[in-house]
Order: sequence, then structure tokens, then C-alpha cells
Amino acid sequence: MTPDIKPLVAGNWKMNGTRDWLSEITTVAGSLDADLRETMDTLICPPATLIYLAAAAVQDTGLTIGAQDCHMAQSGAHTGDISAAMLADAAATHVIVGHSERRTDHGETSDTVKQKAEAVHEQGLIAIVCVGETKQERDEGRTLDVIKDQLAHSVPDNSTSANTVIAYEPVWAIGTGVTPTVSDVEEAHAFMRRLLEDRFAGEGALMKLLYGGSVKPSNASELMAVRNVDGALVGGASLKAADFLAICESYRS
Ligand SMILES: O=C[C@H](O)COP(=O)(O)O
Repeated sequence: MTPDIKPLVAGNWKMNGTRDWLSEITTVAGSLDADLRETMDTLICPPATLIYLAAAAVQDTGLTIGAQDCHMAQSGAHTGDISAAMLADAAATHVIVGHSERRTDHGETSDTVKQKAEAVHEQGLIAIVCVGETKQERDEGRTLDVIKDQLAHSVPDNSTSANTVIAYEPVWAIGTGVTPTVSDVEEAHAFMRRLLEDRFAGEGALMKLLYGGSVKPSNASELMAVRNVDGALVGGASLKAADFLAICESYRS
């Protein structure tokens, strides 16, 4: 946690979920009491097909709905793509950009990610910019170099604590049940905080830094208590309302 930063617990449903899953989202929304809403921000990013319906279903509950990706252009001849303008129109509040699955599956570079984040900002939405090293990069002792390079090239110059969230997701921890040690997470997040403060001064000090990678109800308290960890980006455990809510509970004061 960081004093003066309201944590964010964000769920990324990835390519999972049809309309009959919306009850998981409405259950989360209906369970956010005043204390939880005061303590943290909550967000679920379902597949694009569900954004509009989910956003309509959770209006004024404290839970907001985001997207998992967007194109860098706002419109045009890009078959199959979705723009930040369309996501804003569907009432998304956040857009994840640069997730390692996009970087790997779709060859997205940090430069592409930055352009996507800029497109998100143009629409007045919040970009969740993901960074993180592979197992090989970690084994080669390059974790901090990779984070530094990805942050430098993926995060737009106009970023502020209001329009940008950073998510540190070690690729080898995603969906594996394996997490870094608390001291490894602390080191990575302290390093990111220093880099962001150097570049964005006071705004860098206030940007939310999420940890992602096998966050579950059983390890959330330990991970969320780490200095400079201002929330979580949760994959598998966000699919069930009970698990997602249990992770949110780890922030209850
Ligand atoms: O965006 C979420 C992350 O990729 C983490 O996924 P996971 O919680 O299933 O490991």
C-alpha cells in the first residue's frame, strides 16, 4: 500500500464469459458495502461483448467496467478491432494495454502499447499499462532492466495519476499459481515508483501500482500489504464473485 493512494482491485476476465456470467459481476457490485467502496476502487474487465451490458448493470454501485485492449486509432479500416472511442461509448472506465498475452500473442511492442495508452487517454479513460519479465529474463537477472525498458517505452509522456495505472505482472507468475517472494515484489514496485517519480514527479508518486500474477484469496493479504503495491490485477480468481470479493476484503481496514 502507499499512503494517499486509493487501491484498485481489478479483474481481467481474459477470453472468458458469456451473458450468463453477468451474475458474477452483479453479485460483486451488490456486495460492495459503503466501507469497501470508501476503501478501494473496484473494476472488472470482461470480454468486449459484455462491456456495455455489464456497465449498465453496475451503474452507481462502485464497481466499474473496463476493457482488455483497444486499437491505437479511434476509427477506420481495422477489421475486428475495437477503439477506445467505442469503449468509452460502451461506458468502460479503464482499458488494459500491453498485457503480456497481447505482447506475446499479437506481437505488440512497447511502442504500440504507448500508442494504445495515448488513444485511451484521448477518450478520457484510464490506461492500465502492464509490464513484466519472462522467466528467462528473470533467470538472466534482467528483471529490473525489462521493467525499466517497458515503462520507458510503454507509458505516454502525458501520463498522470488520474489517467494511468501501472500493473507489474511477471509473465511466469500469470496463471501458474507461482508468485514472486514478497521481497521481490517489493523491490520491483519500489524500482517502478522511483522511475515514475523521476519522470512524472508528484504524479509518479501518486500513480497506482498493481501487482498481478496468481493473486488469490489465500495470498492477497500478504501481497497487498507490500509497500508500493496499490492493488491487484487479478485473472483467474476474478471469474468467481466470491473469490474476487475475498481479494477485495484483504484491503478492508
Ligand atoms: O491480468 C491478469 C493477470 O494476467 C493475472 O492472471 P492470473 O491471476 O490468472 O495469474
